[in-house]
Amino acid sequence: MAGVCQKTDPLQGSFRGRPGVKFDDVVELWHENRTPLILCALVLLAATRVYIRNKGELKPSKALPKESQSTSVTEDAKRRSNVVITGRINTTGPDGPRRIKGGVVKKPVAEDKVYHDKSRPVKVLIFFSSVTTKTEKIAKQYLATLSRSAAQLSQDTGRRVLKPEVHDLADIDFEDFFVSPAKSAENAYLFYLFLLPSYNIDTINDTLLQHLEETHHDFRIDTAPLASLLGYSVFGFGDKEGWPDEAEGYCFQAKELDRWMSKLTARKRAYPVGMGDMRGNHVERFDEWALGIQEVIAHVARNGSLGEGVPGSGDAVESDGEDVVDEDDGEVLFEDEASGGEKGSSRPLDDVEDLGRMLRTSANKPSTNSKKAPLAVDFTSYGWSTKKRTQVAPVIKEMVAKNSPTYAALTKQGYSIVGSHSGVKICRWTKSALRGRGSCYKYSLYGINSHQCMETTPSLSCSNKCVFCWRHGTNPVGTTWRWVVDPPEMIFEGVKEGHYKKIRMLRGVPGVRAERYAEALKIRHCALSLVGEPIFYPHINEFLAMLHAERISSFLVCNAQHPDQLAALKAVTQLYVSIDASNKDSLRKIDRPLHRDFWERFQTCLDILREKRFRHRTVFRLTLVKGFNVEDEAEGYAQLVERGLPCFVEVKGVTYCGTSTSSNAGLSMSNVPFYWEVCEFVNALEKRLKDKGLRYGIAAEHAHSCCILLASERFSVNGRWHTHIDYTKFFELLEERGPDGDWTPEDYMGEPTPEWALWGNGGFDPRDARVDRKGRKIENVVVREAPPPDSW
Ligand SMILES: Cc1cc2nc3c(=O)[nH]c(=O)nc-3n(C[C@H](O)[C@H](O)[C@H](O)COP(=O)(O)O)c2cc1C
Ligand code: SF4
Repeated sequence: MAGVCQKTDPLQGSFRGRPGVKFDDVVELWHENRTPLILCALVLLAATRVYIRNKGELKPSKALPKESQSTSVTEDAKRRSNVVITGRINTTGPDGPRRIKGGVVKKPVAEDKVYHDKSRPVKVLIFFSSVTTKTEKIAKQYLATLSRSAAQLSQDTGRRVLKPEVHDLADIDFEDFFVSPAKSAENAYLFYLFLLPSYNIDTINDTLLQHLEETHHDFRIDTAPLASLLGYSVFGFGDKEGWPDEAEGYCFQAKELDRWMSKLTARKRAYPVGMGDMRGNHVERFDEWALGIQEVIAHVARNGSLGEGVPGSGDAVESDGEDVVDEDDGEVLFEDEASGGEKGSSRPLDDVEDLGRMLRTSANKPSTNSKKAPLAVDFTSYGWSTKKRTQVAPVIKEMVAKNSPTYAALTKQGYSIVGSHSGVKICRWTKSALRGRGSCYKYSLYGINSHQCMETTPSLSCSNKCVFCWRHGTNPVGTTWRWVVDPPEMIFEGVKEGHYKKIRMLRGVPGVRAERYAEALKIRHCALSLVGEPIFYPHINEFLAMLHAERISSFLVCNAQHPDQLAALKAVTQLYVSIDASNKDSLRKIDRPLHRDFWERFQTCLDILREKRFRHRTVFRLTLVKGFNVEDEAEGYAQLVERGLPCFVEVKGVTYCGTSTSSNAGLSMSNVPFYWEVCEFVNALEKRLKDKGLRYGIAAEHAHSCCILLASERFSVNGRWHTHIDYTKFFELLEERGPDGDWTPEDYMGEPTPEWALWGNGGFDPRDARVDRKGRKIENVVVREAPPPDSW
């Protein structure tokens, strides 16, 4: 034994082959002389460094490369360096320690920047877990469906889509699939799908989730080692009888899996996580999800990436950041642009027929950089004129030319500009509803699904400059239409396209619900209230007809400054006028109208609304701005209601946007009323209305938006409020009787207003959870009364 030790222990042998010099001698020598030796070595090192520095020859350290080095790398080399060289992990056994082989792993880059080889086929792997075999059966059926469609997909996309594979999570080694993408014999790009039932007991699901978590946190492995997958999506099964909602654990593991996969793939969520109740709607929900998956696979096969909005293939759209400023719809106005000053330079257009000529003219000439004076079209008065027309064909400008600062400002704020004067934008409630975080007040009050609602305007221009406009930047203002007029077909197609494009961009956003996403791909409502004045657009009636032909409801908000257009307006589902003040002075201060006869126009609009009240659902919208239009104005508003007799009065606290427009107008947070202040006002208004013998009552509320609805008792049947709309009936009436047809708002009154939306119950959508900006759940607390003075 001693012999073996001597042979194997280097400390016991001869030193580096020099006979006679023992290792012990060297150690002793070292101990005797180590201090002078170390000092000498240090002096030598310092001297060498000083010498090199003085000669200016200090080379960058190889261990710590300088940043500038990396910038000199060619683009190509950069791309190559970004390829993930993921280490394979082997285990010495099921319980043995993990060992990593392989090189340095770099952060993955977005897929669109990585070369995608279209000659490589695409393959789908379906993973499932199942304890009581239901999911297993579904997975196998789904495999058969996907296998059948693979051939069709290959044919449609011109890309080889291989037969999919299915894997029971209990049978596979996770290392083979989830540390890096699985090996494919055909060298295929892979797409992962998961069908996962949730279990609050220990199952293979827990092992998988733990594995994914460990992989993500393992410092030796890239945090996103599955980034080279084409995409992934999860469908969860649960049981609503035992776990009624997500807060109680419904489908909780599917959501968790979705989160880990998002991290491991660098957010390659190809489709929102779907959820199905095994005792309820699971077939329907699964079919919807599967349909969406089919479309995504086709897209990815064609293009090699997931498409816009999904990280890894386009710009990620995370809506949280936008939520702060992007508040609600409503007629919103911009700071006046230079165009506002272009007055009096040209003749008025005498009749609407001239618009066609304007359009033709503009089509033939470059309009954007024209120096000629624009044509003023007074759309505030209709009718044939006897005035002689000049013969000179004018050059007409575009309202929002592509190269204008207005265009840049609006697109930066998220608007898609359609043609030259229309816009579409996804409102924050649409995003919120897609994520199950609540819908806008129109869901509570009228049954509008926010995720199926398109917010648009055919006229970005307006004739007011309201102080509470929450869109910042510049936009055209004016009392006359003096721009090119785009045809309604073009606007209609353009706004739909812009809306759907933005909806699709939300596909990869965390928390988007599969069923809502699928529903969102069918617009059902249109809020014509984005910015500008929709009835300013000369072809508004044709545009409305197009919406209605596709059974899209119309909520049109106008600013009560265009009586002629209001009178000529055909059927809309709900017609609003903004009532921003109760008297002339207040209106001037708050709306800052451009028309000199603004008060007369305003009053005429109320009279028109009164006439229309048995044809249209008419609404007064009051926006309360503390210090401007609230105090002591209840009586004034009651008089306006008496004049217009609208079906509904919507009262809403202003939302402060902090723009220059608002601060220039002296607006600050202190002008935003508390909900209890809005409640106090509404109570006061209701009382005044009752005192005048007007039969209105407080019907519903959406406390989250500081919004309360007063309704005419025409909409109270047997003591129950019916503020919701029967949209199908509206279209039936319209199709049967035409846009001038004879019917009343009561004819398309919907079911009773749901209990939760009634005044006193808050109006929170019970399907959804309220969350704060970080996604944490928050309680719905409604304060309807002024807090006691000592609580301030
Ligand atoms: C013990 C047990 C625990 C469960 N826990 C949950 C749960 O936490 N959340 C949920 O949504 N469903 C839960 N479920 C319901 C199952 O997810 C559901 O029945 C599923 O369809 C089972 O799929 P399988 O037959 O493929 O195993 C549970 C079911 C059982 C039997
Ligand atoms: S009505 Fe439509 S556009 Fe307006 S806030 Fe609601 S969801 Fe948004």
